[in-house]
This record gives sequence, structure tokens and C-alpha cells, in this order.
Amino acid sequence: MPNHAVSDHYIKVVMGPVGGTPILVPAAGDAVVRDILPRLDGLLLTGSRSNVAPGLYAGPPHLEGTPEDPARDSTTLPLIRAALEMGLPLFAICRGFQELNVALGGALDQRVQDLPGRLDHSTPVDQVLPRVRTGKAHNVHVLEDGMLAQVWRGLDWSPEGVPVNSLHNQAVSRVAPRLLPEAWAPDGTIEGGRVRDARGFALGVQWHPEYDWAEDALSRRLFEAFGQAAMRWAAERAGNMAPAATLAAE
Ligand SMILES: N[C@@H](CCC(=O)NCCCC(=O)O)C(=O)O
Repeated sequence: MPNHAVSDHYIKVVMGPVGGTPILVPAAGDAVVRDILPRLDGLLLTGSRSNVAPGLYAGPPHLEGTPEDPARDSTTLPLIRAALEMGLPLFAICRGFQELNVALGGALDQRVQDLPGRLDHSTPVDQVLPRVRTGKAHNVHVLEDGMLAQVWRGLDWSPEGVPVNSLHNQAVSRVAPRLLPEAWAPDGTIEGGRVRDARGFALGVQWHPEYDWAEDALSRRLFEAFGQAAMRWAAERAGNMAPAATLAAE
């Protein structure tokens, strides 16, 4: 029986540094998009071992056995486009970052580790030592005047080297027109970026800050900034809604 599920890491990070109440959006396609978005104050796109279907970015078929999740694709891509249209705060992680790029017209490399000159960004799922599987794996170079730098203002970090974990085989190949890369791995793999001309908070990263936020200030700040954007969105939405009493009087 198929299930709709999310890692407890996302539940804990939303209830922790984001400061919100997590709502799991089922991978139920377009209908969910129209109904759920007006009820949300922010959209967190999670990671997943599954991969965006190559047909969605005119890519070659996956190697046999590569996990896919068409139900998720049919939900997240319209969800991303509608959320950006509304200005709903959006934070995309790993697969979520790849979905953001594809939703905006970009494409993906499917096995970065097979490309000349590239690192192996994957971590075997059967790696039994958690700190190896989700530990820091490489540094990323970060744009000094981008959104990541703005979010991290005041913290102790260097644009030349921010350590991140790495649990992915795929990565951005053709950058979507509206995606502005802001972080790169030493091999040039795009590791993060923001959405150009976004009406609100719209940021994605290829790494997994949800594993590190308890002990890592940069990871925690990403979620705090997303949460603050969601609080602002909620306040604006509340401000725009006429109180029930007024409605009754009309
Ligand atoms: N499957 C894609 C996206 C990678 C991703 O979201 N990884 C999450 C892994 C979660 C875990 O194993 O704990 C790719 O391989 O690029």
C-alpha cells in the first residue's frame, strides 16, 4: 500500500528553528495544489531518494533501477510555480532544489559522479555510520552579495568555504532562466541559488541543512530566515482577511 511520508528531520526542523506547524502535503497532484496553497504560510520542499522524471526536462531515461516518483513530480512542480506566483515563501532542499530548477525550465545531470572532473556527491544509503552518511562532505563557495550571504549576515562564515553534507547523485545541469546560482562545490556543481524577481523568500540548496541545524549556526539560520518569511506572510494574510464580525455586519 503506497504511503505519503516525510523524514522526522523535517518535522523537527519545522517545529524547531522554522517555528511553524508542519503540514504534510500528499503527493496527490494538481488538485492538492489549488486547495492547499492558500492555507500555507510557507512551502518546504524536502529531499528524497527518488529522482525527478527525465521527461520533465527532456533528459535521457534513467539507468535501470533509478528510483522515480511521478506522483511527487506531478505535485511539486505545479506547487512550486503556483507558490512563486503567489509569493509564498519557499525553501527547497536537495530534490526540492532540483525540482525548483526543473519547474522553472532547467535540466539535471543524473549521475554527477560519472562526469569527468566531478566529485562523487552521493552517500550510499547502506552507509551504517550516520555521521559519515550525513556528515560534512565538501565545502561550497558562496556568492558574497547573494541571498545566502544576506541570510547568514552576522554569522561566522567565509564565502570561500562553507562545509556541507552531500547525499545526491543528480545536480543542476542547465540552469533555469529564473534560477540564480549562489553556491558551488569545488567541481563546479551548483549547490544553491535563489529565484530571480521572486515576490518573497525563494531559496534552494542541494545539501541537507535539516541534518545539522542543532549544532550548525548556518544551517539553523536558513530555517530561521524561512520561518521569519512565513511569519510575515501569515501576518499579511491575517491583515488582509476581514475579521468575521465585519463580514457578518456587511
Ligand atoms: N535523489 C536525488 C535527490 C537527492 C536527495 O534529495 N537526497 C535525500 C537523501 C535522503 C537520505 O538518504 O537521507 C539525487 O540523488 O540527486
